[in-house]
Amino acid sequence: MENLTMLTDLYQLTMMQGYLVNGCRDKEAVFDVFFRTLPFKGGYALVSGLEQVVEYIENLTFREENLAYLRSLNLFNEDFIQELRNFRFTGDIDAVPEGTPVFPYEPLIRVKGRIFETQLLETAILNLINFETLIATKASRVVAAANGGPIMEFGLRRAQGPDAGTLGARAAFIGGCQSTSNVLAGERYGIPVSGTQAHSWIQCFPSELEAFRAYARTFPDGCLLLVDTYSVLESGVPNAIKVGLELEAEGHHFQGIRLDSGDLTYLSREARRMLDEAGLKSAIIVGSNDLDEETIFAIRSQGALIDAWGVGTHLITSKDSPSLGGVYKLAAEGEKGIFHPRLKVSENIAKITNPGIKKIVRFYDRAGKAMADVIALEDEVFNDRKSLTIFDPIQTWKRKTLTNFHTRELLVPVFRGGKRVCELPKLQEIQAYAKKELNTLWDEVKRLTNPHRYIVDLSANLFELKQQLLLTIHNDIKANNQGVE
Ligand SMILES: Nc1ncnc2c1ncn2[C@@H]1O[C@H](COP(=O)(O)OP(=O)(O)OP(=O)(O)O)[C@@H](O)[C@H]1O
Ligand SMILES: O=P(O)(O)OC[C@H]1O[C@H](OP(=O)(O)OP(=O)(O)O)[C@H](O)[C@@H]1O
Ligand SMILES: O=C(O)c1cccnc1
Repeated sequence: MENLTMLTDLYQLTMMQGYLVNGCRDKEAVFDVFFRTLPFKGGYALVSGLEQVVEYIENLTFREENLAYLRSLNLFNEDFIQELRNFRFTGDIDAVPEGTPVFPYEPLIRVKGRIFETQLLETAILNLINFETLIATKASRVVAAANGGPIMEFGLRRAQGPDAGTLGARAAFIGGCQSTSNVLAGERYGIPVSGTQAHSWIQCFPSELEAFRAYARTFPDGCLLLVDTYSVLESGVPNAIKVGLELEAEGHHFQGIRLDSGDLTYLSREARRMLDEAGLKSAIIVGSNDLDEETIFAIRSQGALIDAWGVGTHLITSKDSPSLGGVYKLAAEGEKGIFHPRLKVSENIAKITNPGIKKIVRFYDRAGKAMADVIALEDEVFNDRKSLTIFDPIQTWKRKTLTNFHTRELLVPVFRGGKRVCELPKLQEIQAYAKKELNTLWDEVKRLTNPHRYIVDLSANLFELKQQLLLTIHNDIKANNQGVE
């Protein structure tokens, strides 16, 4: 991966110089990465992007040309430039593994270390995690709408730039897509690549039949013919059948056809009938054209006979929910390993942060279904045999008693003292893990529209700590304002 050290907001660097000038360079801080709202009005999000975060951190180093540029801004002093020259990340990071379903307010990544280092990381971590998590989540919805797929990801041409097309293909694969048309993503991440033809191929030959034959001659065993250039039912499918039968007569397997316009339900049913009647029962029908989870769901429920889907624009651009609002918030600060919880107050109750060094505990029932998550303080222990009453942190009268559960902590160590302490799983493993993890969620939580809200509560200790801090801040403000009109 290229060196992304300079991929940051200017204010991270000005604050870093500020920490240096004010003698608090070595103050320690804990930051949480979390989001407040689920995208797509959905019931979950699927974490993606951790591998890129790890690579970013492992490559963090300011080069001389970077330092020269920063010096040219006339903002930074030489002491600061010298600090940057020696800059390395030396802290600890815990993170939720890629492919895990997650929910609002859960710390997906926890960064602990010198404020001088941890401050810099905010922008790049959010940039990587917000985008990939969004696309992995979108892809998992598209895959679910197609009842498991297969989905060919076709989005590169419409992605918001090369990085989005390529990292998006990776995230889409984690979300369950079967392949990508993006060759760079295939080479870089080992994603299977697949494709058919463009209309230009058909248009380049004197006739559709000649175009199909030429393609079949070139790729006799990988021949998915695009049948909608002139007339799907009057020329595309009949010509594809001719070529399909010729291929089969020569001992090849005719793969099938792609429909890219019109009423995909009607056309797929008619095309299926024609293919079957011609004896090409194993030929598949691929549907494409501006698809997303809603259109796929609708087309399937109308009785379409489509075996695979090509999905581009809506998936790679996350068209109906174009950003995930992940944030990076300070949860504790301290010195020499002794930390004090901190929170950020807001008029908006949803924006008050959760203080302290926290973890996420997922509670499963005997059948392995996830029942609820509790955000707890790092040192809290939940005894698997006892029952536990949890409550909604805002509507505290909403309570639920969990019994017969087993638990799992979602955050795992990734860096200790700046050194990576975990293996990075292969992309195929992440995809398989994501599928398994999604199976632990109830269908009601995964429903595409109006899903059931998955319970994420605060532990009693964390809730208590938050109330105490809010009260202390409130009292301090009152005391400071006494006598002020
Ligand atoms: N049976 C169906 N039910 C619901 N939506 C469908 C159905 N068939 C196709 N669609 C969707 O309807 C939209 C049709 O769009 P549009 O009318 O722009 O395409 P088209 O004219 O058929 O093809 P193009 O403009 O690409 O040549 C697409 O988003 C497609 O996925
Ligand atoms: O519709 P998407 O989900 O983005 O899938 C990718 C689209 O890209 C190609 O179209 P092309 O770029 O040739 O444009 P057109 O079919 O819209 O004319 C292909 O034929 C699909 O229709
Ligand atoms: O291979 C295809 O059919 C393809 C690739 C990219 C975009 N649309 C279609």
